[in-house]
Amino acid sequence: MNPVLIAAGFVALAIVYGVYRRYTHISLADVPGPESASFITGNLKELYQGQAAEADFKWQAQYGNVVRFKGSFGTDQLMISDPAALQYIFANKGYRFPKPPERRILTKMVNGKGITWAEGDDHKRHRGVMLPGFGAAESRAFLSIFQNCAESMSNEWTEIISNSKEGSVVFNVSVWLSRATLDAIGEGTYYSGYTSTSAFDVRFSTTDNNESAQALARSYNNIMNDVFGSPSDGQVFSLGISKYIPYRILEYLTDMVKNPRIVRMREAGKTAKSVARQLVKEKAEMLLRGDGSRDIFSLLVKANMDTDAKAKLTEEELHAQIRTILFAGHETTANTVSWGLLELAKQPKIQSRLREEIWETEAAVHARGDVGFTIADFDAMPYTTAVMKEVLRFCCVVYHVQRYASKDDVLPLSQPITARSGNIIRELPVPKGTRIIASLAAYNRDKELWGEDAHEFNPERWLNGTAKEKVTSIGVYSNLMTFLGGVRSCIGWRFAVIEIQAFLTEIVGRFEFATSDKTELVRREACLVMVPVVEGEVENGVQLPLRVSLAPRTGKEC
Ligand code: HEM
Repeated sequence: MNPVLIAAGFVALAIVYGVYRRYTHISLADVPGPESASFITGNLKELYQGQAAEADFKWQAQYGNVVRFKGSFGTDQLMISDPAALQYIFANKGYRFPKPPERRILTKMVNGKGITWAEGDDHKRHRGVMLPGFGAAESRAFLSIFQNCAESMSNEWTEIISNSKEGSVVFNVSVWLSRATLDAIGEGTYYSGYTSTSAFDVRFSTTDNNESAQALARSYNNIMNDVFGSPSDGQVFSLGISKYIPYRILEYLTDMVKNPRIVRMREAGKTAKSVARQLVKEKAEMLLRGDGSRDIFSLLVKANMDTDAKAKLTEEELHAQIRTILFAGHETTANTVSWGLLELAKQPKIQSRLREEIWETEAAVHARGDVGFTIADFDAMPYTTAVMKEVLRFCCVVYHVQRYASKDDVLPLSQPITARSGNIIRELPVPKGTRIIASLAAYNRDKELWGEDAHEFNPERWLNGTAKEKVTSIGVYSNLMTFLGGVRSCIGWRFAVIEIQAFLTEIVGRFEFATSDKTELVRREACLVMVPVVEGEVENGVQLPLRVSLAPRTGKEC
């Protein structure tokens, strides 16, 4: 065929396609949102340099549950907290909204190519092997481990407080809780060497020392703040442009660059890998000896052994799952309990009422001859449950989850939006490639769902019917989005709920928490996970200084 004709054909096709795109391209320009602060970084500085979810709450109040904001170089992005849109993105069409490549790279660096990295059918396979370890029965079986870890920490506190002149001590409670929850995961593995004991010079655990496990504990210490805390303008710029870089090049860059934050993350990943290798080897040997155990990692290794060849995880994937559990399983829970204690310190009446219920139940537990609370006891403690739910709602430590539209799509909305043009938008067309930030924190503060005082810490909402626990059913727990929902919801949520209950009942039962002179300066640092730091002392890392004293017993309680 004549080459001129072929070229003319291509040109004609290109013109037709151009016209087609011109008239069919979906634009987000009409969706309300803040003015861009700069062409180069759009609204990203406000988003990443403010406190965790600060921009979210401001934008939600101004524009509602769907907000268009500018990413780098004038691109439109969405921040969403609308329940119907979230349901669609995470549950109905979960795999159509994958994680952006630049997020997957971060995940890969810390956790390897495991469940948090995988997408689509591959993700289903990972999740299928992991789920058996995280069922209701399996999670309940960990209660006594959590109680032991909480008790060990409390014993240390009691000793330190008893030896203090003032009868109270300002503890950096976040660091203590981070160690204790890492120990809870470590002990939960029944791994002979896994302990953070000497790494932090705190005798929480009775297990033997293990060099690589201690290196991991050191490596995880303050990691989120070191890597993601207080990003400079340059770092915000890099975050913004990373979405233009193809996955393979990003992967190469993150393997090679000498940027201290990336190196920090890479090193933590390496250390975790060596612990994971050791764990898998140990668990596999135990199982082959017929010496099985009910801990999460044994369940995982066993489930993988029993899985048919096509679905089986590779050795590398198995290591990655273990790294994920070690990482995802302690920082989130420790920070949730820490933020909860801060709210209780600020509101002594709520704290006292909670303690009263803990003591009453404890008395009943002792009267029937038991030592510790059971799950049934927790279920029968309405105020404690209300406080825990309020902590999970108000202190949403994973405040953002990021996704992108893999094709042109249309998002359903719970409430229509009034566009900038004045048009009413009842469902929102989104173009392929749109970056979406699901604001879990803003969803958890939606006044329609949680009441007019949604920005206040008030457990009462769970008792008087204000909290709409059953109106929508996106979140896996009490309609909250704290653990996400849908195909990628947190698989450790039951584990976390029981752990939080165990820690709250133990430490609020034994201690009184009060604010310290630095409490006013505590900042909700946005490091992917919301961590506490003290304004003016950010370089000291994670800090939540609370004054702790022994809770005065009247003698009538037990
Ligand atoms: C208060 C504590 C916790 C909170 C707030 C929390 C929150 C979350 C959230 C929001 C996600 C979704 C992230 C995304 O898709 O981008 C997630 C996923 C995950 N979480 Fe948790 N989590 C907590 C505790 C735990 C624990 C204790 C474990 C394990 C022992 C765990 C293991 C996981 C895993 C493996 C995933 C990935 C699930 C998937 O991609 O299919 N989490 N978590």
